[in-house]
Amino acid sequence: MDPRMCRKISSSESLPDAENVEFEVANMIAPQESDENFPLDGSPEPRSVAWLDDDEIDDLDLNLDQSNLFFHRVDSADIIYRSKKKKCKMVGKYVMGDILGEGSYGKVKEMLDSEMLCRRAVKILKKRKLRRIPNGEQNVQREIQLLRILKHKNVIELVDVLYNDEKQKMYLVMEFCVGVLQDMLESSPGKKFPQHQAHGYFSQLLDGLEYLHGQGVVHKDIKPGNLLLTLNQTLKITDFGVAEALDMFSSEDTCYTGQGSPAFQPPEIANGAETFSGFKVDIWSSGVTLYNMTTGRYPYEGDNVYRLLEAIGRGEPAPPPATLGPPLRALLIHMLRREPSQRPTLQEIRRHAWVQAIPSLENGEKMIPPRSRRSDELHSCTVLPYLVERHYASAQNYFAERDMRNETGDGGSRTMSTAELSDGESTSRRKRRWHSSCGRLPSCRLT
Ligand SMILES: Nc1ncnc2c1ncn2[C@@H]1O[C@H](COP(=O)(O)OP(=O)(O)OP(=O)(O)O)[C@@H](O)[C@H]1O
Repeated sequence: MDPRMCRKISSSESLPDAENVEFEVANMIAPQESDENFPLDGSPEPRSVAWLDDDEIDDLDLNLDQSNLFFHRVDSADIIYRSKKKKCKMVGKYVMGDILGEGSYGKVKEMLDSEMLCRRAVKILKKRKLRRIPNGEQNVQREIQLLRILKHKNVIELVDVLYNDEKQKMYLVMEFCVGVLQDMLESSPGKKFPQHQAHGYFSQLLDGLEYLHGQGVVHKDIKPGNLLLTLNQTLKITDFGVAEALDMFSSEDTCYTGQGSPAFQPPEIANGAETFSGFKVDIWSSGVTLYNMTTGRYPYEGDNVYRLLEAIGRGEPAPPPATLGPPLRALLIHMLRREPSQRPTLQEIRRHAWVQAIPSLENGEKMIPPRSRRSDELHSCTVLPYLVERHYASAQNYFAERDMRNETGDGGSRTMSTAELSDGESTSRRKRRWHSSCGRLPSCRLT
């Protein structure tokens, strides 16, 4: 299936991928007038190029005018390869790490809370970019409002919200997760999980959904791409951009807008119903998610979004394969009933035979490990190299300089070191202590 069918309809599909274009161009910023690096007087080669790091490129927020761009041809022999220098950046009390992923709203980076020594993920949103996305600002505001009140082990926690008015950026600090179910499925044989593993995730999804519905919240975009996993395999429902909080005083779950991902939309939305039951939308998309996790396929497929929605609207799904076994097949058929009122409630799903009995791991089946986009099986903290650059590099210089001064008999430095070492600690011991504290810092309590 084309991955675009698994993304939200409301995303900036028709807009150019500005973030990527900016990167390409910003590395080759074209001068409008002669400057010393890019003389326009016909002299042959640029003498140096200012390489910008990701954040500097982000901050430029270029409004690209393609007609003004031109490219310098550079001989590959003239290119000097340098490993990118890790520049330590802080946002409030958080130390920034590497990019974990990117959605249509912005980049998500790893962070370390320097007070709690706890790993976090931060979604970086730029006001200007949000304005270009249909309902972008409203969706983010809604997501923040909802996440502020939601507290459940299977719902992503919004830990902090920071603003940088000067850069017009917003930082949504969230719990850190090591992988997305979608990525794990893509890397697994047959793009599916063993039923044993799918059962664990599905049960947690039911727990999270039961909590959300109990709070009067309809998610409307349940799919493997919005289900994250923590290091200890706890599933977290994320991405509340199109979620809806129902009227507290209404006993109904009527919704009016559906903006979820096409492959996970129910027939009533595909057919353009003006009102529909919100809870039954989440039941349907959880059914598609379970179908996808256990078969590697989708109940409805189509060459393009229109064909796909047409097929969903007709309501003749590909029957779940017989290899799934009768209990799971029966559950999927029930959850994917065309008529919303005939779909089971969450309580009925919980009582279903397949949910009640944990399927065992079949012969030859292996559990699929959480997989981050970095393909780092150890899920090591990406903030560490930035901390080393900031603290360890300067400590190295400090000790190297002091040792050199000691060797050359510099009196000033001897006075300083006597004061410094007044606690009787030897230089090498101090060095070792510093070294070990640097190395230990990010692994003290990384949750
Ligand atoms: N809490 C988190 N911990 C770790 N990684 C995360 C976290 N949240 C998001 N990510 C990573 O960042 C990526 C982008 O997430 P984001 O929620 O912005 O967009 P998306 O849901 O993938 O796409 P879209 O917003 O377009 O639907 C995710 O696919 C995931 O790889």
